Amino acid sequence: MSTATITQPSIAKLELRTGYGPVYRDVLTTPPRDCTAEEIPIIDLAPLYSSEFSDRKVVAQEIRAAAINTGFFYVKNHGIDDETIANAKKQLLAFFKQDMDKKMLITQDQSKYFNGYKGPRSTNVSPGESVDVKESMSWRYSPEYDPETKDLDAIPEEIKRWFRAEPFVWEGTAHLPGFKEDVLHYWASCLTLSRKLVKAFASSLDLDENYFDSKVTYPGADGVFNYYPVRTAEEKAKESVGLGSHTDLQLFTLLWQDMTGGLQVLNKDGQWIKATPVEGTIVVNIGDFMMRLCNDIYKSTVHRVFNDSPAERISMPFFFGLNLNCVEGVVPSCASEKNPAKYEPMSCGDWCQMRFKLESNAFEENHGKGALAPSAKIVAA
Ligand SMILES: O=C(O)CCC(=O)C(=O)O
Ligand SMILES: [Fe+2]
Repeated sequence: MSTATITQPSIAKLELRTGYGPVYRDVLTTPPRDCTAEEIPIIDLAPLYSSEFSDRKVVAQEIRAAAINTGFFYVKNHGIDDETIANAKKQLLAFFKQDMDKKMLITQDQSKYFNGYKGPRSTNVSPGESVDVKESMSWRYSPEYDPETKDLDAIPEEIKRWFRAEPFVWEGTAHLPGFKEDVLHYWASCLTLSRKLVKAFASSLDLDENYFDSKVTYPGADGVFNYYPVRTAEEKAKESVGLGSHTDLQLFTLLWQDMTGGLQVLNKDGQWIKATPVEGTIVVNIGDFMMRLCNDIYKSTVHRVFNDSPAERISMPFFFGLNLNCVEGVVPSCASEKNPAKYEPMSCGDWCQMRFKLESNAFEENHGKGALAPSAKIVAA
């Protein structure tokens, strides 16, 4: 009989913070590999613009399969034109290439709600990993810039109290020609696409296509520009992350990334796979609130960024969720007697706040004030 031993892949534990406290995942320590077309498919959104329900349903079915499988997919023919993206990208670079004192005009230190600029190496999304090498600039939903807003004065108080936009972001960038216009044009395009996509998500869950429409009139719709500088020799040696492991919070994220590469996704087997950039596409991934709404059928998938290329990297995520005052539990099509709802109804705003609070407590204990995003840490090798 052969005495050869079979080597088992070694596994690390990843601790993820959620609104309810930590959860754990097993992660293979084998190096990240390229994703397959099944793991992160490219979905053509053109049929979403068809007047035929059957055409739109095809997209919904593709979304369902991808959302159940890895929780990540690319979309093409998404309706955001090249010029809109190119202008946003140009403004992103104009902002980050400024001297630090100009960027600090909109430092997040002056924000109550995570608006503004965060410098490089100033956050640590995943305490078990390195600090995040990236710098970022964020702005949050404002009805003033939403193409669907009809009458600002008619917005009910219970909705207004959840608005989190802060005008200093635009005041402190007013010296950059066209910045506000180009950035908000891109943001508004993401908003329009998200409202289209949320219908497909509803349909994918066998709900009426319009199920979420009245719940996204004043939605969570947060824009972020990320800039990943080239890592220092020391950071390379320590395998520092651009952005540590985390899940996103809301319904779904639209993520435009440049062609540099670096986004990694944790697949069902606990293997890190590379979400290689595909020209002309936007990455879509499921957030925690969506996973909750569909009783865990769809996956809010852990991801991170390693920019190990010799070039800088940029990305423009857009986080989309329900109106922050909207109380929503597991949707009717995802719960039954056999499969009861695992979660109680909760407003999207409270949900986000629960997580921010848990995270900021932990971050304050571990690192002092600083990081804000969802987080994860490796607890055992
Ligand atoms: O830069 C990327 O590709 C990912 C960004 C991301 O995951 C985030 O900002 O939540
Ligand atoms: Fe993310």
